[in-house]
Amino acid sequence: MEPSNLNKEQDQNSWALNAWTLLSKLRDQSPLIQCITNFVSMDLMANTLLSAGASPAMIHSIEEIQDFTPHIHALCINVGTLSPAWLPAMREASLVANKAGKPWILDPVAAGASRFRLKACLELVGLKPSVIRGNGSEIIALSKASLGPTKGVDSSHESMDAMEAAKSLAQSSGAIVAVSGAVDIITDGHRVVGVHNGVSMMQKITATGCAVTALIAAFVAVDPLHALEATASALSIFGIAGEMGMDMAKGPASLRMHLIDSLYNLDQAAVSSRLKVSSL
Ligand SMILES: Nc1ncnc2c1ncn2[C@@H]1O[C@H](COP(=O)(O)OP(=O)(O)O)[C@@H](O)[C@H]1O
Ligand SMILES: Cc1ncsc1CCOP(=O)(O)O
Ligand SMILES: [Mg+2]
Repeated sequence: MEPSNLNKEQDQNSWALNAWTLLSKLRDQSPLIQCITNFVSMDLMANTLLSAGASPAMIHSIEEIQDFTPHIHALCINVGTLSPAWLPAMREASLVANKAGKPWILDPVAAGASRFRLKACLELVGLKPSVIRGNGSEIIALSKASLGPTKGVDSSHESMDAMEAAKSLAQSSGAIVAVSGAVDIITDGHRVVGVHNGVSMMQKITATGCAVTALIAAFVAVDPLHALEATASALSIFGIAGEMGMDMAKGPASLRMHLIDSLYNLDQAAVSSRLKVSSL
């Protein structure tokens, strides 16, 4: 084997071992993940976290944050069905999480769709999330701080179109930035990693993006000091569950069910043989 191919294979093996180790830790530790999320995603997000081994809590009332948030292991904030009444709770939860040293992850759903949403997302970015995960259009809108072409919550860009935007957002915010798509891109502003797992049918199930953001929160909860690796691992594990689910599915509804079952049943052999991560 060529030395460069040998290096690639060794890299692949070490990514697979790391992803498996983190999933095993997650299953052992069952981190408590607070989710302040949109109404559409609550069910799939909670079930994704449970099938991975984490413990979800959809607690979003501002009155509960001071008592509850200090006890979580990570927080996921998602602006999918944002209204002015929810924003103070998002702010408060991120501040309490930061104060308690708990990582929090932002999903800037449809960031470029309205001035209200964009302003809210930019304010949340300023409150120092550990990771920001969006689709191509969302990351471009956030990076340029401008409204952009987006089909509402769906992307009108390929993830690769958002590579420079992702790097620049990571540098300006200090967060790890992940762009989902056919290739998931993960960057700290300098290093860029690509995850090549998943199936396109995942886009036909609402809230798969939201669900993988919550899964990233769970992975970062068990390895907060390596947020880039934890984020890439979560995206590859979710993608592998999608691939395995697709082998049994007849369409989006059965893929949703089989994806959750595959995530629950995932073993080391499947992770080792299917995981595809590369440096970009
Ligand atoms: N064309 C594709 N091929 C493989 N996986 C995909 C594709 N598009 C999206 N995914 C996967 O589907 C999940 C949701 O991503 P995406 O649809 O980009 O998010 P959002 O729902 O926020 O727009 C991610 O895990 C991503 O990797
Ligand atoms: C359809 C819809 N409308 C507002 S939030 C939402 C769910 C978006 O989920 P995702 O970003 O994972 O596609
Ligand atoms: Mg989304």
